[in-house]
Amino acid sequence: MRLAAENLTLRAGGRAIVDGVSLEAQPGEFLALVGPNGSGKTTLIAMLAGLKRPHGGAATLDGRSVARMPRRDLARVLALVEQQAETTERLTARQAVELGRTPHLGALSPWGTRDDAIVADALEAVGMAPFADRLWHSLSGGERQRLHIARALAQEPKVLVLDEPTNHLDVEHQLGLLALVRRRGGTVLAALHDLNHAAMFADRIAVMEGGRLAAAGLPSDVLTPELIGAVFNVTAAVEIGADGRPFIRFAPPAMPRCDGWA
Ligand SMILES: Nc1ncnc2c1ncn2[C@@H]1O[C@H](COP(=O)(O)OP(=O)(O)OP(=O)(O)O)[C@@H](O)[C@H]1O
Repeated sequence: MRLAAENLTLRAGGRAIVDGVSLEAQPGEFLALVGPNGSGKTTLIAMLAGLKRPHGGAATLDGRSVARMPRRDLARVLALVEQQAETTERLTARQAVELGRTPHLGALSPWGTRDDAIVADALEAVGMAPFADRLWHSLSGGERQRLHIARALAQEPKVLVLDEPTNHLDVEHQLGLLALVRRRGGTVLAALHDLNHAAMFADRIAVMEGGRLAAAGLPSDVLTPELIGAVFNVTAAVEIGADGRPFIRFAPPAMPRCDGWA
């Protein structure tokens, strides 16, 4: 499915925090959303996933307004993994993942063996099968994050929207998760802070700056030293690998001298 922002605007605190943004993730495309803190990524994602209503423009799924879709219809096709999703319920890891099946259940489609299999596969995919019976509150931040991803996978969405999905994860699980999401197919929109992750896994990258879209295109076209310097205020060298994807090496910022430091 095609997920699109059409001139999306959202105002808060007396200013536009997302300001006329248009972009789209084509069916099967992995679109990475990058940008400095406060540039509007989470707000844009919240509108695209139907959590926030825009003040202007529209978020659409295959041309259909996300804001006007019944929640259940939306949840059958789009799964969101939020940046800071927590639960206070006394759930086991497996029960947390089972929640992903909710939009597909009903009087005529009760829980069945297929649902069990989907949940087991999702736990396996994120390496959490051995933790299935553990209580949520006993799990580490990274383990909980992997369960959020598993819950989204169990939803069997056509569109996966991820806000900083690699937060809390060690490097093996960061790379494993992004590879899994890419391998799985379907449309993916992922806000990522690590520009090298965006460069490695995304088909295209959209760059937010001050609520606006600063650039969008192929990783090698977007992630230039000039753009990285202008938007992120850091010095970087960019090499293009044999696979045509950029690799970014950042220069440490000049450190002010501080009395007492060696
Ligand atoms: N309800 C609100 N009232 C006022 N300002 C808000 C409100 N919600 C968000 N903002 C501001 O809007 C801006 C965009 O926030 P948003 O969370 O979308 O940014 P982000 O790019 O996801 O940031 P980060 O990388 O830090 O997660 C920030 O400056 C934030 O402080």
